[in-house]
Amino acid sequence: MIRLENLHKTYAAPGRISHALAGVDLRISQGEVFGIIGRSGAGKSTLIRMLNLLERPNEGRVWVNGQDITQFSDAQLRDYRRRVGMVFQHFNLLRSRTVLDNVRFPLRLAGMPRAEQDARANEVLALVGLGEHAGKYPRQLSGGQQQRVGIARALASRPELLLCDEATSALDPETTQSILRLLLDINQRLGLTIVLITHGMDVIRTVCDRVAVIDAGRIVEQGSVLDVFLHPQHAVTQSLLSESGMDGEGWRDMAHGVAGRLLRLSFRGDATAQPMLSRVSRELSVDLSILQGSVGSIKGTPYGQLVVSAQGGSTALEQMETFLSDKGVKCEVLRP
Ligand SMILES: Nc1ncnc2c1ncn2[C@@H]1O[C@H](COP(=O)(O)OP(=O)(O)OP(=O)(O)O)[C@@H](O)[C@H]1O
Repeated sequence: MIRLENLHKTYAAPGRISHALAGVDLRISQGEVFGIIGRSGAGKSTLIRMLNLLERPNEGRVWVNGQDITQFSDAQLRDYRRRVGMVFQHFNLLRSRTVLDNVRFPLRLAGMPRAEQDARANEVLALVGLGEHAGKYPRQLSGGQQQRVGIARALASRPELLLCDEATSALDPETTQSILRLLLDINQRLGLTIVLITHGMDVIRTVCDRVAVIDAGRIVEQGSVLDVFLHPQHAVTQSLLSESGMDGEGWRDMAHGVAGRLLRLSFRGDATAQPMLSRVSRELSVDLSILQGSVGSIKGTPYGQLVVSAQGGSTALEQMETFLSDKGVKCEVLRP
């Protein structure tokens, strides 16, 4: 649905030129939740703003449904932007207007008749759980409720694409979770494609299907969230995971004092709930000790990753790896 091709963007600041994007290629499929994560200054905001051309690339193309939107006329671009909703970190609500007026705003700009504006605004307010609050002003609402208004406003014109620019960064953890659940619900119910940028791996883990990691204006890693979380390749991804308590390398400190073959076992889906290690230990007489482990769920799919030391005869160890691989467990030998 969306294809970004060799995007470059430079900004001239006094005394230096900043390469905010240095050759970005990405594909985003219809109906998926796609996350872009990176550190401050990595180029996330610049990148997401390329999707509605709030920023224009110096070089490269932005293909949406087979059309290069960088070549659109002003009228085509206006029409396209109506089909793209955007949600902002600080909500960007009009403080002197009621919730209903805020949500009606894009519909009014689009020239929709008043009665239809009201009906549609009330419909999306009900969708985000704010049906009772239409007559209030933003200051009478909590941060989470204000962001729901921001989401309702973005959805009012029935967009095909929703862009979320750090939509939960200003919210506390509990409110963040409720907004993320709302985004997931919208994605599933409306089949809307969502692209979000964030600093937080937890946000990616909760809602995204696929993720791209950006660093210094370049995509350094991308893939399904499960693959990137379980097998991060790039140092930036590894450190972002480690900072969010998902450090895949903690076993190294313990490895010196432990004998045996060191294996990293990655489980996903049904395999996570099977008592496979106890079977291996019992039936093959392999002694296992766990040096590191994490279990959790990524967008509803359970996963687990364990680093174990396995001690036993070499045939038993080979049989164990074959047994686990047959059951869908990925086995990586960290130390033979
Ligand atoms: N309007 C601008 N003028 C000059 N430099 C800019 C401008 N916008 C962005 N930059 C620079 O481009 C680089 C990427 O910025 P961008 O805002 O896209 O990063 P980011 O990953 O979104 O960061 P943050 O998480 O802090 O918002 C930075 O070095 C930034 O200073």
